Order: sequence, then C-alpha cells, then structure tokens
Amino acid sequence: MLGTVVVGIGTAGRVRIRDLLSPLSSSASEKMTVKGFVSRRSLGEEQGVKQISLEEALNREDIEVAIVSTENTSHEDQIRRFLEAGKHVCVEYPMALSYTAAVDLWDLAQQKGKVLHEEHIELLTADFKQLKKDVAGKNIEEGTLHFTGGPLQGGFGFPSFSGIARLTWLVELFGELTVKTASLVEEKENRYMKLTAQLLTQDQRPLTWIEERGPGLSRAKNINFRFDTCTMEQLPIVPREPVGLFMQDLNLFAQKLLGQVPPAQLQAERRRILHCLELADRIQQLSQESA
Ligand SMILES: NC(=O)C1=CN([C@@H]2O[C@H](COP(=O)(O)OP(=O)(O)OC[C@H]3O[C@@H](n4cnc5c(N)ncnc54)[C@H](OP(=O)(O)O)[C@@H]3O)[C@@H](O)[C@H]2O)C=CC1
Ligand SMILES: C=CC1=C(C)/C(=C/c2[nH]c(/C=C3N=C(/C=C4\NC(=O)C(C)=C4C=C)C(C)=C\3CCC(=O)O)c(CCC(=O)O)c2C)NC1=O
Repeated sequence: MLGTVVVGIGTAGRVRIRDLLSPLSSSASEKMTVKGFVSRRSLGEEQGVKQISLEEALNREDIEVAIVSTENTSHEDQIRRFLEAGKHVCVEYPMALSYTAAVDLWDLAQQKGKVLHEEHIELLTADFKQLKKDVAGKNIEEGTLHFTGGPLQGGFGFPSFSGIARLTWLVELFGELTVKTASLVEEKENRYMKLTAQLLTQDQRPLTWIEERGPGLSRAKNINFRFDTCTMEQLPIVPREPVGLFMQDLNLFAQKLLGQVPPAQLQAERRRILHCLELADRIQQLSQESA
C-alpha cells in the first residue's frame, strides 16, 4: 500500500481525503491509503483522518506520496520539499506560478526518480470529452473561450495561471499556441478583473481567451468556435459521469505510481503542462507591459 498525506484542507483537499477513504473499486487508487493530513490551521481531525505536522509527513517512511491541495502560491515550495524528501507528488493545477519554476520541479522529480503529477480535472469532465470528439477533424478558422466566475481569494496568482484550465482546454483542442497580445483590466475595489489574450494556432488562426471574475458572475464557459464547415456556439450538453472528477484524477495518478502509464503518454502530458505554463508566463508578461 502507498501511504499518502493530503496537504491543505480546502475544497480540493477535503475531496482528496474523501476519495482516498473510498477509492473506486478495482481501480489503481485502491493501492493508496491515507495516513494523515497537513494543515497550517489546527483542525485535529478531518473525516476521521488525523492531522500530522509537515515535518512528520516529510520524514515518515510509511508516507510515500503527497497530494498538494493548497492555494497556488504554496505549490512550488511544497512540491520541492516533498520531492527532496523522496516522495511522489500529485499537485492541483497549476504546479507553479512561472514556467522556469515548473521546469526546475520536473527536473527534480526526474533526478529523484519520483512521479510528479499535475491534476487537470477540466479535461475529465463529460462536456470536455464530448467537445474534444466534436472538434476532432474540423479546421478552426477563429474561436473564443470566455470564462466567468466569482472572485478568487488571495494566493491564486496571476489570472493566466489561476485560469490555466481554460488555456489547457484550448491547447488540447487546437494544438500548441503562441501569444499575440494580452491585457488585464483590474478594479481591485470592486474585486473585478478581466484578462483578454489573443492567441494564434500553428496555422495562424486567431483564438481569443477571456478570463473574467467578479462578484455575481456565475461559473460558466462560453464558446464560439468557427470552423470551415460549421460553427459551435455552446458546449455539448451531456450527463455527468458517475465517477467524480477528482476520483478519475486520483486513478490516473495511482496508475502512474504503479508504472501503468506508457512513457509516451507521460512525456506528452509533461510537454503540454510546460507549454501551457509557458503561455501563461508570456500572457502575464504582455499584460504587465501593456498596463
Ligand atoms: N476547488 C476546485 O474545484 C478545484 C481546485 N483546484 C486547485 O486546488 C487548489 C486548492 O483550491 P481550493 O481547495 O478550491 O482552495 P481553498 O481556498 O478552498 O483552499 C486553499 C487552502 O486554503 C486553506 N483554507 C481553506 N479553508 C480555509 C479557511 N476557512 N480559513 C483559512 N484557511 C483556509 C487551506 O490550507 P490549510 O489547510 O493549510 O489552512 C487550503 O488548502 C488550487 O491550486 C486550485 O487551483 C483545481 C481544480 C478544481
Ligand atoms: C460552488 C463553489 C465553487 C468554488 C468555490 C469553486 C472553486 C474552484 N473550482 C475550480 C475548478 C473547477 N471546478 C469545477 C467544478 C466544481 N467545483 C466545485 O467546487 C463544484 C461544486 C463543482 C461543480 C461540479 C471544475 C470542473 C473545475 C475545473 C476547471 C474548469 O473546468 O474550468 C477552481 C480552480 C481554478 C479554476 O479553474 O477556476 C477553484 C478555485 N468551484 C465551485 O463551483
């Protein structure tokens, strides 16, 4: 059994503990067992699991795996500490708030011979799986992805990083991209922000990504994809799958721990993750230059 610790008890951390306590039967995650959780607050217990100190988590030999579920600004440091301590790491996206930090972390994982896995539940939703099928084989002429949501608490980083899931959608659907322009409108006093990035596909087709957050904005993604043959103006409407998104991700991570994922898939994932973080970095740079 792979002893596991969950670090950070928020929305994601609680779901991680829940899933570790009741893994999907006959799945790789049955090989994981939760040994405790780490929090900067004194919580004592969570779902019957005991709080342990960070030092204990790093030092205990029966803990081989860490799931880092804290806010984004803490990820880089926590991943580094657990990898240095010889643990495998699963981190909620984004793994870091710069491209160079992410490259360093991958190098460290490789050097230590440990699995580094970045969760991407946005790729596991039923609507995305259908969208990917619907887009396959079509030629994009021009497209827009407009995300809206409520304001984030502090610690989530520049919006191209906290919104990396939207960038990841675009890259998964249309291939590697370049950034043409980017700008950020921010009204701190109103807790409002809007990031607009102009991207180009390898065929120089324009894609617009808008990431907009503010009080009263509900969590939604609007698409407008114009292909040579048709236009898509809404996400496919499909029923939710029975297995939860974080549970699907945990299974993928557990398969990596058990060596069941082909190297070519691991390499492709790592390349996509680094590519998206590089785009996020460039978007941040251009937004700050244009401000
Ligand atoms: N929520 C989701 O659906 C998804 C989240 N993610 C990613 O997961 C990570 C964590 O996100 P999420 O769980 O939503 O963030 P939260 O804001 O819920 O939690 C972040 C951290 O804040 C601390 N915290 C939580 N509640 C409180 C509180 N009441 N008072 C003080 N501190 C608190 C916890 O750390 P501590 O226990 O140390 O105090 C926790 O790990 C992010 O990287 C995000 O991008 C990715 C995909 C989906
Ligand atoms: C209700 C309050 C609520 C909060 C506080 C919330 C937080 C939250 N959801 C996220 C992603 C996500 N959140 C969800 C889905 C959910 N996540 C949920 O907490 C719930 C109830 C669903 C509903 C199914 C998905 C699918 C993602 C992946 C990103 C995406 O698809 O855009 C993220 C990561 C950053 C991001 O991509 O925006 C945060 C911080 N989501 C919420 O819906």
